[in-house]
Amino acid sequence: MMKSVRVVVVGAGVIGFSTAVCIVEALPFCSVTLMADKFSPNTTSDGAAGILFAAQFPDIPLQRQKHWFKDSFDHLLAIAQSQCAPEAGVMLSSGWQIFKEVPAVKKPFWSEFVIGFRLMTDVELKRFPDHKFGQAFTTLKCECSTYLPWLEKRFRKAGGQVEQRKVNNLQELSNSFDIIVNCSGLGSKALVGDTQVYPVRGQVLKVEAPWVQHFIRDGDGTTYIYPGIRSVTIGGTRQEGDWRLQVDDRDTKGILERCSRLEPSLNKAKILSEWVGLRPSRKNPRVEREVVELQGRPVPVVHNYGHGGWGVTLAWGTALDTLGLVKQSLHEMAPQPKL
Ligand SMILES: Cc1cc2nc3c(=O)[nH]c(=O)nc-3n(C[C@H](O)[C@H](O)[C@H](O)COP(=O)(O)OP(=O)(O)OC[C@H]3O[C@@H](n4cnc5c(N)ncnc54)[C@H](O)[C@@H]3O)c2cc1C
Ligand SMILES: O=C([O-])CC(=O)C(=O)O
Repeated sequence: MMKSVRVVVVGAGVIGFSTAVCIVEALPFCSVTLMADKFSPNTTSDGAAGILFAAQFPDIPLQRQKHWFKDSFDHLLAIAQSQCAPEAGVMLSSGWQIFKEVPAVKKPFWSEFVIGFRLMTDVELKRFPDHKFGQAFTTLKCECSTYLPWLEKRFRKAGGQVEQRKVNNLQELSNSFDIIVNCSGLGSKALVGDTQVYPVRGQVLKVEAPWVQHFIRDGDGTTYIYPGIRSVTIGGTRQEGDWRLQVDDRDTKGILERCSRLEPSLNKAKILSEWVGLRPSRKNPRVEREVVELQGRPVPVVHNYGHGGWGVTLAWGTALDTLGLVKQSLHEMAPQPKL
């Protein structure tokens, strides 16, 4: 069959690949190209802890955020429970989120989608003497350095094409493509001139501690311990507006101190690696469609970026929304019957 509509997805992080897979699998009459300057293992997504839970964005309807979370959770849960789990890098993960003060919202909006959400008992909290309140639940961990190559294989198998290239502006794409999908994360600052997107620097370490089997996260977001398939990710930092990609030894020291306070046995763990990533942050993620005049012709541009610290969590859900926006564009491009 002739592939008549040419779609380009810019970005090879978890948002770009999730979106590209959703489009290529749902719209076989489109030719889909994924284009990016950096691929796994060199994207921000590659170093993310990849745990699924989220903060609430201020201006996106709660119902939409619930959909994003649930669609992503159900998609990754099906993978975690299938034979593909090890090659996709997705696993179930149980543990605790603990708080020094009782939070205003005791049950976050996603509590109905994770497995077995409950408040911790006093006996469980005894282990964390600085903390007064906690939530226990089972969620998922999606390790992007494994998941991205797996998604790329799935994308190519469905007929998708991949090109390594830096896109300097959208005009460059308008002769070769009919629809542009922008999943360029922090790159959107330069690519589409979005002044609302900014970096929040995060440093994490990977340590060898196979005896640590449960995640522990301080609800203030400063400190976390996430056991993974081959190592435990411990963190973190949240430095707004900080573009430094180098490892900072003071951050390493702080992470080790804070994490060892929550899990003293980590003092004995061997450090395997240190990593810094810049979260593509925005007050609200931008998942929307516009029509832009490029080289004298209107071109549909669908945006999906700005997920901050929750891109792995929301990737599949926002990718499905983006697919819906691409379908709307196709509908508008179709020749209208003459009356
Ligand atoms: C320390 C840390 C821990 C984290 N932990 C978690 C977690 O536990 N759970 C969670 O949900 N999230 C977590 N995150 C957040 C998560 O990493 C991000 O939300 C997610 O990776 C964003 O994905 P992305 O695809 O938008 O961006 P990226 O992974 O940065 O990908 C952007 C892509 O766009 C391409 N690109 C950009 N500009 C251009 C251009 N002009 N031309 C061509 N290509 C371009 C890049 O090359 C790249 O391929 C964490 C982040 C950090 C830093
Ligand atoms: O906050 C967390 O638990 C992990 C995360 O998403 C991040 O560091 O961005």
